Amino acid sequence: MAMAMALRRGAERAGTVMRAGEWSCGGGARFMATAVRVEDDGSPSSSFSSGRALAAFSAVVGAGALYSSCLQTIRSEPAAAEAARDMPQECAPRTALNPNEFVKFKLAEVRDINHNTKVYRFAFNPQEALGLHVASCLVTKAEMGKKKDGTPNYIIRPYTPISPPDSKGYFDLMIKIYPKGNMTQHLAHLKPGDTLEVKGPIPKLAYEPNMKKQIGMVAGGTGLTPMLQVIDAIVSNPEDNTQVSLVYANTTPADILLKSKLDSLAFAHPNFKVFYVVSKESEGWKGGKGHVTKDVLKKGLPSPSDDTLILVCGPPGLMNLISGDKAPDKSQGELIGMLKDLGYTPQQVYKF
Ligand SMILES: Cc1cc2nc3c(=O)[nH]c(=O)nc-3n(C[C@H](O)[C@H](O)[C@H](O)COP(=O)(O)OP(=O)(O)OC[C@H]3O[C@@H](n4cnc5c(N)ncnc54)[C@H](O)[C@@H]3O)c2cc1C
Repeated sequence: MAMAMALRRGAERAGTVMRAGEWSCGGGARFMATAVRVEDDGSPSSSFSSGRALAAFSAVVGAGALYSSCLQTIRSEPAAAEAARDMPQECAPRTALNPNEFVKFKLAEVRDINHNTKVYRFAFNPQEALGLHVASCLVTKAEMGKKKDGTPNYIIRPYTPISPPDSKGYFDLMIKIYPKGNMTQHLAHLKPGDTLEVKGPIPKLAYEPNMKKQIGMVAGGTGLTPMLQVIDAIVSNPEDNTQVSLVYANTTPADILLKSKLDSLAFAHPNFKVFYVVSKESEGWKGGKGHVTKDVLKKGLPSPSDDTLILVCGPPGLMNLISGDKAPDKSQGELIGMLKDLGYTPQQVYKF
C-alpha cells in the first residue's frame, strides 16, 4: 500500500522537472545504479540534473520499475525461505528475535553494497515476524578463539537491521568490513548456510508517527542504518506527516551507502530530503564538500524548536564534533559540539 503510494507519487513526478533544493538529492551519476551496485563511476551530476535524469529515466522505464530496482537492497525472498526451511525448530521461535537469549540465524545471502560494505540477509521461519520496533538494533555474537582456561572467547557487536521491521522470514544487516575488525572479519568469511548468533531487539528511539513535526538527521558512514529505519517508517506511512532531512557525511562519493535508495526516496516523498557531504570529493562531484560544518547543519537541518528532533549516529570523531558522543554507560551523555552551539537543547537531540 505504502509502496504503491510511493510508486504513484514517483510516477506523477516522473514527467516533471524535480524541484532542485540546494543540495537535495545531491547528485552522483550512480543515481541510476541499483542499490547493490553503488560504486562511483567518476561522473557525478548536479542535484538538478539528477532529478531530471531520474524523471527522464522514469518516463522511459516506468516509475515502478525504477523505484523497485533502486529501493530494494536484496529481493530474493525465496532464498531466505529456502534457508529457513532447513533451519532446526529451535531456531524458529514465535517471534524470530529473542531479547533474552542468542538465537542462531542462517545466512541466506550476501550482497556487495560498495568496496567495503555488504548487506547480509539472515533467514528465519517465514511465518514469523522479526519482532523489531523502530528504532532498535540487535547484538551479534561470535566465538573468537579460547580463553586461557579453555572456555570460548566471544565477541559481541551491535548492528541495526535495515529491512522493514515487519518483513517475514528475513532481516538484512548492512555492515562495513574492517580489515582488522574482529566481528566484521568473522562476518566477511561467513558463507550462505552458516549461522550467526543474534539477540534482540535492543530498543533505541521509540519512534511514533508524528511525534515531531520535523526530524533532522546527521549520519556518518554506517551510522545511516538507524536513520533508515526511521526514514522508512515515516515515508511508508501516509498518515505520518513528519518532515525529515538527512545530512549524510562520508569520506568519498564511493563511500556513500544506498545512495540510489536515498535519492529515490527523496524523489518519491517530498517530506524527505537528503544532503550529502564528502570530505574527499571526486571529479565532478556537485554535492557538499569538506567536513560537516555549522553552515552545513544550518542548511540541512530544521531549526531548534520543541517540534524538532535531531538524530545523530556515526563514528566517534563525527559524534564528538556534532553532539558529543554517548556516555560510557551508553546514556545520552552531555550535549556539546555544533548542535549545542546552534542552540539545540539536549531534549531536541538523540544520539543512537
Ligand atoms: C548501536 C550500534 C549500532 C551499530 N550498527 C551498525 C550497522 O548497522 N552496521 C555497521 O557496519 N556497524 C554498526 N555498528 C558498529 C559495529 O557494532 C562494530 O563496532 C563494527 O562493525 C566494528 O566491529 P569489529 O569487531 O569488526 O571491529 P573491532 O574489532 O571492534 O575493531 C578493530 C579495528 O577495526 C577498525 N574499526 C572498527 N570500528 C571502526 C570505526 N567505527 N571506525 C574506524 N575504524 C574502525 C579499527 O581499525 C579497529 O581498531 C553499530 C554500533 C553501535 C554501537
